[in-house]
Order: sequence, then structure tokens, then C-alpha cells
Amino acid sequence: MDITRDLLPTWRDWIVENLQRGCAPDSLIEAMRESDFDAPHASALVHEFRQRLESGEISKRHGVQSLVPARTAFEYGVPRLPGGNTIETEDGGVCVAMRIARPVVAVLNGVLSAAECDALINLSRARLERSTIVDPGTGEHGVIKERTSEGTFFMPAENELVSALDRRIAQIMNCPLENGEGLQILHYGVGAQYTPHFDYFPPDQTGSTVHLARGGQRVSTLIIYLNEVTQGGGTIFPELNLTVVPKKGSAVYFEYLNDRGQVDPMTLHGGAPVIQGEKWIATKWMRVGRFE
Ligand SMILES: O=C(O)CCC(=O)C(=O)O
Ligand SMILES: [Fe+2]
Repeated sequence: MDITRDLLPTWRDWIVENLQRGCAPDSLIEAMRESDFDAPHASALVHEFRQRLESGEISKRHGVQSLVPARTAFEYGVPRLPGGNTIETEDGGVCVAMRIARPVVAVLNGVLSAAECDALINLSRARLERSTIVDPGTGEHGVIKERTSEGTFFMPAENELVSALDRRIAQIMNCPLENGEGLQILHYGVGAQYTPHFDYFPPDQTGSTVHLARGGQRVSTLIIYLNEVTQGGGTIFPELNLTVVPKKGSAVYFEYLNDRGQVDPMTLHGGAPVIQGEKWIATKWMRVGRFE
């Protein structure tokens, strides 16, 4: 029996694409397990696609020729994130606690004060809604079980605090202010998580077109922790075996679009389940052009 017969095309493409770009099969199986595949099934699927890719059979049977030619590897240029141990902003500076060069990831301390974190949480509480994701096929927003947080967006310059923070964040991320999407606040209760994903819009997928029309591809992400989580809730980077532990006012930064328009799959990341306590974050996504 063909074990791939009942698999959704989005999962099929996801497995094929990730195998082609050299992801470890175990990290795919792990991500699938977190999306409620049972382990033997996930493992069988990944190994089946691996064999089909190796034998060259996959393009004939699944019609995914566009995925089959080897992608040119992501080329790292000069990081967009400023160098140095601190990053200056108009109202102070933030400390770089840790940097990785490939992919470009950094942990930053002192991005927000404790009072600013509390103010953002208080402003958001009353307007939280269940978070959605963009369906790669249709481009529509939908609620899925892989993302169980609640959130809200602030419009640019919606209030004085948001204006000041947006300016500071743009300086840290070294991008024009107007390229930023509205600051997003997320809240995760016990058990809530966001399984590993990319923040960029998958270049090959039709659903991306509508999003790319507004400001182009995403360039970089800043996730700011607004509180401390008693247990769990770290930001995980499965390709790097890295977990960033939430610390109030600190942030994790990563960038994934180069000058050639390539996106960096090593920035796969997610929010691990909150085991005890709750988790509040503010996320900023920068676009390559003006976001309107
Ligand atoms: O919750 C986290 O730590 C990750 C959030 C995230 O990946 C996102 O909002 O895109
Ligand atoms: Fe993300």
C-alpha cells in the first residue's frame, strides 16, 4: 500500500522540500510528531520520500518538478544586524549577549524596560484573539492546532509607546521604520506552542503571492520577551539545537533574506510549549520594502 496516498499535499511538499535542502530526517520526524503524527508513521513517510528522491522517481509520481532541481545554497553576506557588543539606538542601546553567524541569530538584552513590557501586556490583554497562520497553498489566514497562542497587532503609531518602540526596534534591526509590519503581541498559556516554521513566505508556493505584494519578502524577525516563563516556552531552533529562554525585556533576532533574494532555511524556529506559567512576546517582522 502507498503510505503517502492520504497525505495532504502541503505535508508532502514540506517533507520533500526539507529533505532536498538537507534537513536531518530526525528533525522532520520530530516536527511532524509535534503536529500529531505518530512517530512510526512520520518516520515511514520521511524515509519513503527520501528513497523516492534518491531514486529520482518523485518528480514523475508527484509532479513536484519545481522542487526537484537542487536549490542553490543560501549565500551569507554581511549581516544586516549591526556589529559590536552593543547596538546604539536613539534612546540608548541594547547589549548583544550571543551571536551566531550562520544563520544570523543574536540574543539581545535590554531591548525593553520592565515597565514597557508591562505596559504592552496591559494594553493587549483586552484585545487578544486566537492566532492564525498563512496557508501556504491559498494564502488565507486560518486557525490551526500547531499554533495555539492568542494575539493582537498594534498599528504603526497607534499610541506613543508603540511609536517609540517601533523606532527603537527599526534601529536595532537596521531597517527603515516603514518596512516593519505592525508589532504583534502573543500570549501563550500552559500547553500553548508554535511548532517549527519559517517566518518568510515560501517562495515556491502560490499562497505567498498575495503576501509578497505588500512590501515584498520578510527579511528578519525580532521576538521580544515580555515576561519570564516558569518552565518551557523557549524559542527553539531545531537546525541549531538552540533554545533561547525567555527573559523579560530581552529578545532573539534572526535574519533570513539575502541580497540575491534567497531565504535561509536554517532559521527554522518555533515556540516550545509552555509547561508552567505563561508567556508573552512582542514580534516584529521586517519586509524588504515599505509595508503598507
Ligand atoms: O513563541 C516564540 O518563541 C516564537 C514565535 C514565532 O516564531 C513567531 O511569532 O513567528
Ligand atoms: Fe516565527
